[in-house]
Amino acid sequence: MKEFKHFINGEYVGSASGKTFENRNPVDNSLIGMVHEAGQPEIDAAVAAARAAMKGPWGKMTQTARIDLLNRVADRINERFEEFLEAECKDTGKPRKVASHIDIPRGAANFKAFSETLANHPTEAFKMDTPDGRGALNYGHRKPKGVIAVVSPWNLPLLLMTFKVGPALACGNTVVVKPSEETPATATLLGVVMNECGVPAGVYNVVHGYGGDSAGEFLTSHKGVDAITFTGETRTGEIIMRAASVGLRNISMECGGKNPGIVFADCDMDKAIEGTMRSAFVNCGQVCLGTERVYVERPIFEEFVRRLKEGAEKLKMGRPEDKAVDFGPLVSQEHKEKVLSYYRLAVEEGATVVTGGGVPDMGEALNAGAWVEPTIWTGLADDSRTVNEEIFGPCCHIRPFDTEEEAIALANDTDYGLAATIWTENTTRASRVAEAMDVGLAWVNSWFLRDLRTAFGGAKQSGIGREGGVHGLEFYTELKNVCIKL
Ligand SMILES: NC(=O)c1ccc[n+]([C@@H]2O[C@H](COP(=O)([O-])OP(=O)(O)OC[C@H]3O[C@@H](n4cnc5c(N)ncnc54)[C@H](O)[C@@H]3O)[C@@H](O)[C@H]2O)c1
Ligand SMILES: O=C/C=C/C=C(\O)C(=O)O
Repeated sequence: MKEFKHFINGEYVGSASGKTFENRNPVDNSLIGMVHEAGQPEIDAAVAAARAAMKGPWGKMTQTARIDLLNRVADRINERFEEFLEAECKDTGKPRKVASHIDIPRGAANFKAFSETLANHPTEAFKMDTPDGRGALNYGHRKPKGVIAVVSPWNLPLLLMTFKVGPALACGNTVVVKPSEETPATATLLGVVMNECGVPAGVYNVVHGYGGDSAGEFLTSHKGVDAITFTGETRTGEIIMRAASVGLRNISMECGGKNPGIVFADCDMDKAIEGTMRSAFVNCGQVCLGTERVYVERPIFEEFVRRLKEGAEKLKMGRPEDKAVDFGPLVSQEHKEKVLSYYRLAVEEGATVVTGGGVPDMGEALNAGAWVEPTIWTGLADDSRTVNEEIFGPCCHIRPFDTEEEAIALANDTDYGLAATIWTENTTRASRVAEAMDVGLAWVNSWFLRDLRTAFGGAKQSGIGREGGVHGLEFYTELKNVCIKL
């Protein structure tokens, strides 16, 4: 039986308590292995190792040497591509086609991109006048913050975890990662890569377990943690902020969304359908940036609904290794229950089910898996729960609109503010609408097109702070001003 152990101070260790939990493959509900659940002793050990590593060779390493090391980590992930791919697909059930294009390459790129950005980022400097006429020179000096707790979700496990670990390490910090209990594998495997590349012990640590009253809570409330970066649900973010308030520790929050897509009549329909197909259904709809509310200008409403329905009905479901498959199961039985509860709620709230709405018959071998149908609704009221709450499944509601102002108002009428897509061939309108959106990320005629030099994060209840590019520097470093009297 496969065991997923913690990775602490460069070694794989089990829990002192002997406590473990199951890791199941959502494709067919088969058992992948047992995961060790960290208690306070393992969190103490991981945080102590991370603190000690700041004082060891890692803390003394030049930026150039550190960046060389992280580039090696990126290369080694690519050399072990097949293993990472297999591990990610087993944990999540996602098609290999998806993980081999998105998750694993980005997992590697996250180590390269941030090292490069950091190496080329200038330091601020201000020369000031003084009464004696000689002046003074101020310059900014960035120091690593220390031990960073990284709490990550299950939907893009390696990608989202390394999006934080990459810049954290590039800036010279050490990390303790708490991956989602649903997806422990790739974070664990990354420990092997760290050792192979010669990353000093204690720089990268992984502790497994659940959130409340388990590894997540023990880690985020640990006094030895200097800052916490979190990706996950908004409600969990609130709990972690409370934990972080003790000791006034900094936080970075990437949380949920209920993202709108606005499709204007002057769009390129093929592009809009292709993009919305991906933004609503890729990764079985489990992407924080995904579109769950689509607003379509009335003259093209019927055509858009018909074509998206056709697209959804053509999606090929099946095992990850099947090359023709582009649609996998949800991550877990628990999440399947949540998504199905919204499928039922939508009907209770009066939706017209355009397609889907249930559980597909996948055959005897797969029916125990976490499968649901891609689903499209129309006809729901703007204040219905289905239109306002994040479902995080392969589903969207499509509603017609008549004017640009109406579309903007509808799109912004939400507590969330992560991402929006805008489909139009009129670039003046595109920029006007994009600027009016209350979101952190607005995509025009595209979706999830990522340049790692850009700011990433959400407005309103979708998050606090920005990561990506140089923006993460504010979180991952302590900026000190040095003033030299000349
Ligand atoms: N904005 C973004 O960049 C982004 C990216 C991906 C996912 N998400 C969001 O993530 C959610 C899906 O992921 P999820 O279900 O894993 O989220 P989640 O909030 O349930 O869990 C995320 C992580 O937090 C941990 N956790 C849970 N309770 C905790 C507690 N009390 N203390 C400390 N840690 C705790 C979990 O164990 C897990 O590792 C969706 O809401 C989605 O929108 C956001
Ligand atoms: O599910 C959310 C996807 C987030 C993507 C990123 O954080 C990224 O592309 O850096």
